[in-house]
Amino acid sequence: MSELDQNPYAGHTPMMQQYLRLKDEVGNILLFYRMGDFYEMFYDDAIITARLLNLTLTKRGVSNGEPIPMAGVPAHAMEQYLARLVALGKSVAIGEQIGDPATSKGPVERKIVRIVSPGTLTDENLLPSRSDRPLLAIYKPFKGKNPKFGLAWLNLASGEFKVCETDELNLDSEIFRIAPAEIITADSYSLETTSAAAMSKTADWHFDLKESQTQLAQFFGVDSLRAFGVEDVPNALCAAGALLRYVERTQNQSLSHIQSISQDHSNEYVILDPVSRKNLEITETISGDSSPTLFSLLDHCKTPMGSRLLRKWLHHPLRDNTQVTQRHHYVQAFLNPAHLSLNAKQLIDTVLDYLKTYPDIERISTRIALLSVRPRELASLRDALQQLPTFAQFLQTQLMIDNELTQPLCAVDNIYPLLAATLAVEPAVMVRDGGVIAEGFDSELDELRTLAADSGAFLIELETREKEATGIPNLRVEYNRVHGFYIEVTKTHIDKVPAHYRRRQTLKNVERYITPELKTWEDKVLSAKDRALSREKYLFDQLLQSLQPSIVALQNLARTLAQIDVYVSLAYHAYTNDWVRPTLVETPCIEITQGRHPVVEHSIERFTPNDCLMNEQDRMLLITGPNMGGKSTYMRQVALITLLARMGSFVPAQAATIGKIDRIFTRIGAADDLAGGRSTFMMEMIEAAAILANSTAHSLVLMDEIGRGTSTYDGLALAWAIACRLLSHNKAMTLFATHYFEITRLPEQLEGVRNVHLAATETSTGLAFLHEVQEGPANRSYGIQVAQKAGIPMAVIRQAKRELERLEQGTSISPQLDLFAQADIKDQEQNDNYLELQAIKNAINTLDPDNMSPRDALDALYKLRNLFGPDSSQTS
Ligand SMILES: Nc1ncnc2c1ncn2[C@@H]1O[C@H](COP(=O)(O)OP(=O)(O)OP(=O)(O)O)[C@@H](O)[C@H]1O
Repeated sequence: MSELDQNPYAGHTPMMQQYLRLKDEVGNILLFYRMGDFYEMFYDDAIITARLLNLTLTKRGVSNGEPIPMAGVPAHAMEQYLARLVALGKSVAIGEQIGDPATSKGPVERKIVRIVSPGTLTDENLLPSRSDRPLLAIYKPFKGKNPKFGLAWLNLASGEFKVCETDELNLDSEIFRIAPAEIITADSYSLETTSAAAMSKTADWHFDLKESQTQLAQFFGVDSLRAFGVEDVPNALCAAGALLRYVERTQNQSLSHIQSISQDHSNEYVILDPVSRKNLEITETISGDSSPTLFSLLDHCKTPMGSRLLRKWLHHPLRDNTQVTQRHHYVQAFLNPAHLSLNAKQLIDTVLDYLKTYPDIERISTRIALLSVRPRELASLRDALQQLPTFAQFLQTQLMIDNELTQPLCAVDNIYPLLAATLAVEPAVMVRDGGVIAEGFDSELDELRTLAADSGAFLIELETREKEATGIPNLRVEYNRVHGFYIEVTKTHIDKVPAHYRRRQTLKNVERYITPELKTWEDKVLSAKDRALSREKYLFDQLLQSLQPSIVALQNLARTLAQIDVYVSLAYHAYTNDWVRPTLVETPCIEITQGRHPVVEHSIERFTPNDCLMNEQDRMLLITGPNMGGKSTYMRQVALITLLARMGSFVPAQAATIGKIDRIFTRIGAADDLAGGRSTFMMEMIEAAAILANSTAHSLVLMDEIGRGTSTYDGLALAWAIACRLLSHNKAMTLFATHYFEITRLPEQLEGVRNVHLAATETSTGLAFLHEVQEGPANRSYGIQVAQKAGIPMAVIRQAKRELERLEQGTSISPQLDLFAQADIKDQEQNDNYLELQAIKNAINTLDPDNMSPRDALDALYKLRNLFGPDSSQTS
């Protein structure tokens, strides 16, 4: 066997061999390889990271005659580089030095201590505070009895672990609902999704059901998973097993804050497909900004956990009335104080003031479980817990609600005394800096600290003594971290320095010395300091251990505070913007009196409120009106009010009754999917097909100008047929905006559909939009007037008006010369054929064969041939 067969890295330096071995271990994940004060990257990793982080690309040594590319980041600033890489969707493995350089032969031993990936972040500095970054695993089943996709997702920063199963049709909707930062799939499966999450791969066998069940049971320390209620979703368990394996492999740390796994029943939620989530601008505007959105509008939360919960609720409106009613009830409680001593505003302000003082207890409890919490975070937890009983008492007396909401606030009263006794009032940021444990907590630590602190008095005494002995008036005894204790003498007095002074350091104007007496003192003090630090570290670790049994109580506390934060935030918004509590009913219905668009009402001076009435009888509103008349705003506002009501919020209206809703579909101005190779029209039809396939009597459907992407006749025909289907088959509650006036005739033929229009009038100064929804169809489209307002040149407007008049009088316009000309010519031909047929019929009907001579009959036949025969165009 050749040397190469035995050692694939032969030919490289021992250090590069070690590097390559670690690199093989982590595969295509970037490797940060610790070398002294730097993390270095080599080969392609160096080239990629240098490009992404704008680092200098250098070279180190050679491999196969080629220089090895290298790039590095300083170890102390590593977090910020990691954060940037992870934000770009990259995963990074940290190869740490674990051996002792002093005793190592060859390169110091190094090990992968952790892999940081977009979905497995827990560090405070790497995580966005107001949004979650879940990790999702997706299992695609092979053919079998259960063709459903298995999904499992974990929010490592909070410990929430969920599973569900879904069919292929709804897979992308589910991915967007979960909004993962990273998705794991099996090597052999290539997932098709429009999600921007980072993609990671893992071995196929990690998704094996038996392996997964064992893995999960072992992790939770149970014999069977029955207690978690997840046994009937085997495909989801396959995903959960693979996910857990991935997390355990990459994290290398305790995961004790993951306490359970539960099933997320997607039919609990109002389903929103990815397009609708985008169209409704829930947490992101269509152009990708974070504001103005429904979330940015409503987020008055004072804690990051509150903001995260609000974001989640907005993306998970509920179908069940009982749960939503409960949420409305809690929001209402903040608007109706139990006592007259406080009005609603004062109650809300007081609660917001309390909440302001709470840190991110959810993430702090996770970091306690991961043993990575910092002393300052524990101090902020302690301070928050100190005033928790007062807060709980305040809520219990001021809110007219049962104690169920506030109960978890009282379940953590054993933690405060522990933290108060152990932690210093203002501890250092890091344990290694010392000053973390309170005085009086541990006598051994106190003794060591006294010894170290006494040095102050000793040094003053020594300084005075040495000044006298040497006659040097400006002699100073000092200390610094690098050089320890020293006696400093300016160069002007060097000749007076006694012989037993040993030189320690020379600076420009001073010399620094040490004496045997000072050295002995230094050894004693420094060792006391070192021992005090290690004692502090030990005591801090002990504290973390004592907190472990309280993790669940802390998680419940965090959840409760987050809920209170969301309720009071919603109450605040309702109070300041005059929103009302919606009434919920079981039947399909959306009845809104004087509704407003929650976001637009803030961006314009005077918003015109509008009603909307849809129920089992009145299922469809055909909306017509000029461009810019307010059709889209009206439709979106109905959808947003419905969504707000179903997520537990009050709504911008005078009154609203909202029934059970299973889905909200919005087909509003689809964009091209150029990457997916689909045109606007194709996208429009794909979305319409999904609506026709999935909407029910409990669905809200928004259809904005369906059919406009193709020729007039095709578009009109499709729009007409789609509207009919929605009315009579799906029976969905539909807002159908259209510019095809022909469709306004639909109510003459079918029941359950009404015409409304957005009113506009022509004034002496031009067109004025009233933004008012009125009964009946619009009588004009005002397209030319809108174009004029937009600044189209007057000459063009005049020509357009002439063409319009000609069209309205039935005179044919010059042939269309656009892309759709072909389609329209075809339509024209069909129309011509129809007219010709009618003319033939009429001509034949005028003949009376019983009273015709053979000669007359022959003449008539020739006439018909001349008129309609194959070469009639030439002969007639
Ligand atoms: N109810 C309202 N009250 C006041 N202003 C409104 C109202 N509704 C809409 N507007 C204003 O009118 C503008 C146009 O509204 P919108 O985009 O909804 O019109 P549209 O009829 O859908 O137009 P198009 O058919 O061209 O898409 C909005 O930007 C908004 O400023």
